[in-house]
Amino acid sequence: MPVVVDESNGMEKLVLKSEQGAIAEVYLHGAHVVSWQDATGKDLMFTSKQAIFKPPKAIRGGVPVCFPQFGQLGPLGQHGFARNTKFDLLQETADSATLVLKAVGDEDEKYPYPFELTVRVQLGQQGDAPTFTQEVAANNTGSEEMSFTAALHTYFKISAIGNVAVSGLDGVTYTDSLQGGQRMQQSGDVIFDQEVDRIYLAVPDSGVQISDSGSGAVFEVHKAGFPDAVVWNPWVAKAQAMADFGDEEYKEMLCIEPAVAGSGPYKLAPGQTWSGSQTLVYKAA
Ligand SMILES: O=P(O)(O)OC[C@H]1O[C@H](O)[C@H](O)[C@@H](O)[C@@H]1O
Repeated sequence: MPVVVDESNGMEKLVLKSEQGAIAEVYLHGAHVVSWQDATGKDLMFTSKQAIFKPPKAIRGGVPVCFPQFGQLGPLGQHGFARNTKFDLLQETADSATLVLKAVGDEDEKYPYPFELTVRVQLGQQGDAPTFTQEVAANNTGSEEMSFTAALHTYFKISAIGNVAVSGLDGVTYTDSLQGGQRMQQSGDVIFDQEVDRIYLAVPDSGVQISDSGSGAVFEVHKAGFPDAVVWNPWVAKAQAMADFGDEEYKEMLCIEPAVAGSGPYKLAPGQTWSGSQTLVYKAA
């Protein structure tokens, strides 16, 4: 399907549709996926009702691509500049799209390294379950070594924050961003009864899942290339502090973000490419 202009905000996007009827919307700005819906039209990703669709601002929800920096792990602005930059469309089919950011090195004075960042989104199906796959590849097109951290900052839509548990992280070491990066060890499932902002280190590529007892649904998170996974819910005070996020919206979302974070930064020699991916599987009740 061709690039269309979203009439509500004037921004260019692609609407992907799987054979089974699942839909994803991908903006050229940031190669930012803003929605993923199953064939019944149910939202599987969260995007804030107060999201601001005005470049260069990043969109609050979906999957911001954090590159070449995750969070504050470096000198750049929060989460790097890819999410604030328009990508070009390389290729598309009905159910997939590939976008590229060809950075020349003058995008941010703190990151004078040319690179190409490719983001591919593919809708699929596993039995009855819709799947969402996102692959990123970063190629160092310059003549100096570059280092980076990164994340696919995925916002999941859930029935209610008190209904969800994240399994598959039992025993995994994490750094707690709310405790100055203190190292801790996860015991059992992650549940949410306060703000959570953690970088889980060396997370297994499969086995992490969100179980939602309100809907009976399960999201499986599979990843490759990204060693870490960030888990985030802003809770009350941070929700109130964010202009592009409703005060109550922390109740209907959580983020699990495959990342090169605490295990990074990664270094790329001239000409070298790194790639990472995530596949999300939505199993309805
Ligand atoms: O508000 P943003 O820049 O989009 O960041 C939103 C959140 O992203 C990540 O999950 C970080 O770990 C959090 O510390 C941060 O608050």
